[in-house]
Amino acid sequence: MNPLKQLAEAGQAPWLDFVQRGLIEGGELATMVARDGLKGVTSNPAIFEKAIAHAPEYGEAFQRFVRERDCAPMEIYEHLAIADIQAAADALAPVHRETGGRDGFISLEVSPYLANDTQGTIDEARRLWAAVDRPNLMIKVPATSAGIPAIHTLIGEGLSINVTLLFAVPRYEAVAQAYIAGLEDYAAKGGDVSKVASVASFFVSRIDTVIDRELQARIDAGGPAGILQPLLGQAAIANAKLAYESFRRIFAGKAWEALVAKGAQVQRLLWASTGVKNPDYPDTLYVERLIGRDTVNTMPPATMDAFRDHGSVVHDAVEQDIEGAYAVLHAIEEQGISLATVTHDLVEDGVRQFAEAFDKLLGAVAEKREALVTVNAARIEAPEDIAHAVNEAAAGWRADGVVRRLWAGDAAVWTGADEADWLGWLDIVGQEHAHVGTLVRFANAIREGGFTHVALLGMGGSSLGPEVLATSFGRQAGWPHFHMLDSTDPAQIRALERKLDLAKTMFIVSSKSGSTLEPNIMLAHFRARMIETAGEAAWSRHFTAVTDPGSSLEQVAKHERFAHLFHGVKSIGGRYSVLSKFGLVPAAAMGIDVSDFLVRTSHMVASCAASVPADRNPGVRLGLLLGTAATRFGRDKVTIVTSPRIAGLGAWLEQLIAESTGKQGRGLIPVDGEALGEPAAYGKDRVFAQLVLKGDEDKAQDAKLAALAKAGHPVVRIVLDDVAQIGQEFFRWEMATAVAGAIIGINPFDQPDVEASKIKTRALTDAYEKGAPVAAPDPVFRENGIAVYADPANAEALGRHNTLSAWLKHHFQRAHAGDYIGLLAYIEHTRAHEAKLEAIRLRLRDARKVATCVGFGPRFLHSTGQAYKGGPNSGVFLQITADDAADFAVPGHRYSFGQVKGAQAEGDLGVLVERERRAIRVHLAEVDAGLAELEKAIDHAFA
Ligand SMILES: O=P(O)(O)OC[C@H]1O[C@](O)(CO)[C@@H](O)[C@@H]1O
Ligand SMILES: O=C[C@H](O)[C@H](O)COP(=O)(O)O
Repeated sequence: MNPLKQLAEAGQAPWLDFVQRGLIEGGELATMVARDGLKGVTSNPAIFEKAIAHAPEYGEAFQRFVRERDCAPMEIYEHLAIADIQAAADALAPVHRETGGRDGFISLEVSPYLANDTQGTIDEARRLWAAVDRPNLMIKVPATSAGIPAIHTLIGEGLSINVTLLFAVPRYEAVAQAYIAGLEDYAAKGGDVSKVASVASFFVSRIDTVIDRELQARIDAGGPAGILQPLLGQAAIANAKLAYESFRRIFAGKAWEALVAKGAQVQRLLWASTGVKNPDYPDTLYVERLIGRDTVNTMPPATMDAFRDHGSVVHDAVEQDIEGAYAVLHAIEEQGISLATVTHDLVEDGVRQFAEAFDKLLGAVAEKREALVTVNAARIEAPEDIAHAVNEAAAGWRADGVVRRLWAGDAAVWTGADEADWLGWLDIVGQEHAHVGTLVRFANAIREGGFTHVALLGMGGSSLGPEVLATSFGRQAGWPHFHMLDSTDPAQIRALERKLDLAKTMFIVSSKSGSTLEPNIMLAHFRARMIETAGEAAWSRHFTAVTDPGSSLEQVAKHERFAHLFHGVKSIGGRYSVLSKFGLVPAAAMGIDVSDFLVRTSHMVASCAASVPADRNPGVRLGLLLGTAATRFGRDKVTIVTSPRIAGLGAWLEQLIAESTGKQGRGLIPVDGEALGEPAAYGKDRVFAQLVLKGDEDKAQDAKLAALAKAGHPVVRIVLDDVAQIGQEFFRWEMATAVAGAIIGINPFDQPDVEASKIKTRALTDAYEKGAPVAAPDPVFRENGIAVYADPANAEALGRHNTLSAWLKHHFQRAHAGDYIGLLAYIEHTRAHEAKLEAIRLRLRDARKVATCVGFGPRFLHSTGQAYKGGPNSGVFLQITADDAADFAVPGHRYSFGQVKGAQAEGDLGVLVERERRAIRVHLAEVDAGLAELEKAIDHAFA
């Protein structure tokens, strides 16, 4: 007779330590039940890794699932695994029935990532129990210190539990007691304890692997071979025998009999890890010697085949020679090998091994998923030392589960401050998609309302995202023109006004806080203009507000009866808000298909999910590169280059990167809009990031980047297949910035240094409001309508000079390798001015071989301004101000827009100086002539 079948008479149930879809679908499992008397099946993360990552039969189900509903690797794995577990449960259902619920179980293990988290394990076990929904399921819970109370609780709720990773007899005893206590709880609640089954999986072969290694080391070191040699291959079985002895003792006596009277079943010992690892040992070793009543042996297929072929059944083998077992363990201890230490380490090692198997499994699922979904490709080229450091960082993040911790909102990933309160951006895409109907209705209202123009008023994160969408998507046929205003420059406000047909314009006032100065005074201005156009009763029908709940702007919008009011999410900071209403409301108004945009973006969200290991996770990988390059290699200038159509991304990225990371004297300095040069133009402080829209490539740019990569600069190249996939970059870079922030060691969600200049600005605007004259400082030099201003410290550092050119030369000569130059221009933001400043910055870059940045004030104050003031003190700044040709008052105030802009420039420079930055101002009597003069002076300085 088949030896496997004979085990039943000896009181042992053979289970199979293996699951694979083909085994169930092909009918082999049913065959084993009939032929071998198979009574159950166990799985573990390593088994599922083998199955899902390597077996071909998952391909079709995998594809079908992902194509229908793309999601994160963890969900894909669970979908496949749960289907297998349910199918196995159904195949084993007859056994379950025939054995009166004692056998016929299939086991599914909780995530090994939760092994040290009691509540997490309880929640996960309940969730899996409900998801599988089969009476013959056992949830596997590891016997860690955190696992034992979870086992008690879960048994107390009537779940059937397979306790895994048991190595030590005392720990086993604690588990058995937890089972009994759990049953008592369940009975006290009126639960039917007869329906609760449990096994305690006591691991065998792994003990021998470790103890044999220790013994062999002693033999090799010349220890007493006569004592050591006979102990090889003895420890595991001896240890298991003592566990069985405990089992017999615990499941006897009054307390237990009381539960038996209520129908309780014993928690059987299940011999696990019974495939021999040492090929010199008989392949049936861990079966034959452990046969006993009320036991289970879960065997891997090869062990089961071997036992079927040549196994022999010795009844009660496990109870034989108990004294010998004690003697073996005693002798091992005598050799200085502590069983307590070995078994303790094995639990930790077991958790680590299963977590690694799970990582591998999820990595493999992630890889297969990537082949099925459309995610923008990214390639990182980095010199070997940087690549190696990034790989090391990724390995560290994987081992410490940092991606999971990030998603779970563990503030310790960063500085342990309030970071957890600012993670709403992680799951906003799914949430917005679930309510996309609101946006669709809004879009229809805009179109049907006959609006030909939409003008957004907002600063920083409230406006840069919408601007990227508008410039990248372009005007949608049949939809309004989109405009964005983020300036207090009177000329710029007037320029916008000239483009609008006010009677057909919808303004979107966008401010999370609702209290930002600029959108409020822009609103005041356009409110007045709209009253002139539409009248007191109807002006507010031309206004939409996007703001966080409870803000002052919300009150205004409600009080004035704005046409629409949308709420942002408080746990999302401005620069992370583009995928919330702050980006989506303007997108809808522009006629962008918001639903499609969100679905496409969701693929990147899934690619960056908690379950995607760091090295495969596109956002994390990029963040590890940026953070590591900056902190370990001094490459903190993130130089952004784009293909023309998506050039707007640069300004959005600038804010995200600079405002998030630039603080406490650390951080990344984004460099946007600086045309690429030859390798000789650069120092060793750069990382280049190129974002290219397919079909929009710039061959010259590609060639230059290839040369830079060859010259040893790290280069990231990201390709968007379609402009509608730009949302993927929003998410990738948000994740990357958060990760880089963790590496840099700052809180990427605050902006502590922005407030400082606001305070100084407010002091000045308050003075104007009171009608108090603000004394203008004296310049240190004047020439051809240009005045140079420097505070005493900067003036002293520069000395006295007779020409503008000399002043500028001495100022910029203060920029050395690793520094950057910032041109901070409080002038109208036009193409022409951009071009002029671009020419100047390139001149400076090539002369000083440093990175250069250009910001238009006050726009950059809500963006890069944070890093300029709070980041590394490596900036050399030239503030550029100018007389306003035409200025006008802010309605309801005594100050004008020009005065506000002036106060902002003053406040900004004041803080830069306070922070001991190398910063001076040039004031131009007239902008265009002044810029030309400035260019000439710089040309001359560095001729
Ligand atoms: O949306 P709000 O509250 O008007 O803020 C605008 C911008 O100002 C900042 O708070 C910096 O001043 C940015 O972080 C933000 O994007
Ligand atoms: O429940 C089963 C265990 O996970 C399995 O037997 C472990 O076996 P191994 O030690 O061969 O990995």
